Amino acid sequence: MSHETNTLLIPLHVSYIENLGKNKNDLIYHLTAHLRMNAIYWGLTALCTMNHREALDRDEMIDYVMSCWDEETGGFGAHPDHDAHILSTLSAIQILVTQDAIGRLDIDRVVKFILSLQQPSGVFAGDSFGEIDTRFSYIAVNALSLLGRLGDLNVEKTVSYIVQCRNFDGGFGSRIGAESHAGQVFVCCAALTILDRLDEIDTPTLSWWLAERQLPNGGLNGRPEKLEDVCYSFWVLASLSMLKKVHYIDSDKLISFILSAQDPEGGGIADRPGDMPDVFHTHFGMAGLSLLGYPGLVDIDPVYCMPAALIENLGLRKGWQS
Ligand SMILES: COc1ccc(S(=O)(=O)N2Cc3cc(C#N)ccc3N(Cc3cncn3C)C[C@H]2Cc2ccccc2)cc1
Ligand SMILES: [Zn+2]
Repeated sequence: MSHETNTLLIPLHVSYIENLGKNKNDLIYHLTAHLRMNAIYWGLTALCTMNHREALDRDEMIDYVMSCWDEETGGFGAHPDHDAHILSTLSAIQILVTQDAIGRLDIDRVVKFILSLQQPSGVFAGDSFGEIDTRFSYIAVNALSLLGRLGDLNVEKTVSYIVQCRNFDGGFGSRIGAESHAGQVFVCCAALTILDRLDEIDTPTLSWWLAERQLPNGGLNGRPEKLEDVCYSFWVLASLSMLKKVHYIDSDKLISFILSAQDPEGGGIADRPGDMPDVFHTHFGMAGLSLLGYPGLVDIDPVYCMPAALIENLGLRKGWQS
């Protein structure tokens, strides 16, 4: 049965996420093993945004997360016996915090793993193979902050690398000299926000660059001349929210764009209308709608991309967040 896509089809999206982990025999399930931990965080957070956290079994989820802990390094892999990576370590922490199960963690060992990835330049690597990216700096700051261990971080070194990535357009790239991209703008703004260093940002120039991401069809792209994509709704909106400039874009047109990317048959949200939905775009589309104040959705914190009430309870929402 197909539905109109001018409203959010919440029951359909809840069942889409519930069914994700069920069909274990098809190929896609095994091809995405390297994403499993992230996908659980994306699915769980999308359900929380729709106020249906109970749709996935809590104990089974916590047991899976802990089965991916790598005793040797102290980090989490995306799948049991996979190498620890900072991306899956943050997702694991976010899942445990969301499920109020942070007590299952050996916090000292996890903190040691995260800090071991900081490079002499100040940037973080994703794992022991050494790929660096400002995304990993944000992930380290976010994770340490959720664990209440920001005091263990060399803040000056972390901030100095991010500031060296600032471009003439006010945006940020994945490393020094890389071009500005909405995903990297988000991670650098969010890291600087958590570290209370928003003064390092050229707000007028960056706010203009972010507003320029909106296209005539209402969708947002990640860089000039690129196509609109639902996931940029969150990266751009969350950045504008931290800079207190959400009014720079047309919210109604963006809401319509995200709603038009829903799959009215099987549920889920795609990167743009007519494409295959996936859990990544379902999560970031839902989070974008939450930031836009879509009725009936739970507030998502723009910095941590987790339920705002949860971040508030951890004392991590500073006064400057609306
Ligand atoms: C479908 O080809 C891909 C390509 C890459 C990846 S990925 O490297 O693992 N990854 C996560 C991701 C997950 C899904 C889902 N389910 C879908 C896409 C997608 N992308 C790709 C994408 C999204 N918008 C446009 N593009 C091209 C982002 C990427 C990087 C990323 C990882 C974690 C957090 C944020 C961003 C996965 C699938
Ligand atoms: Zn996308």
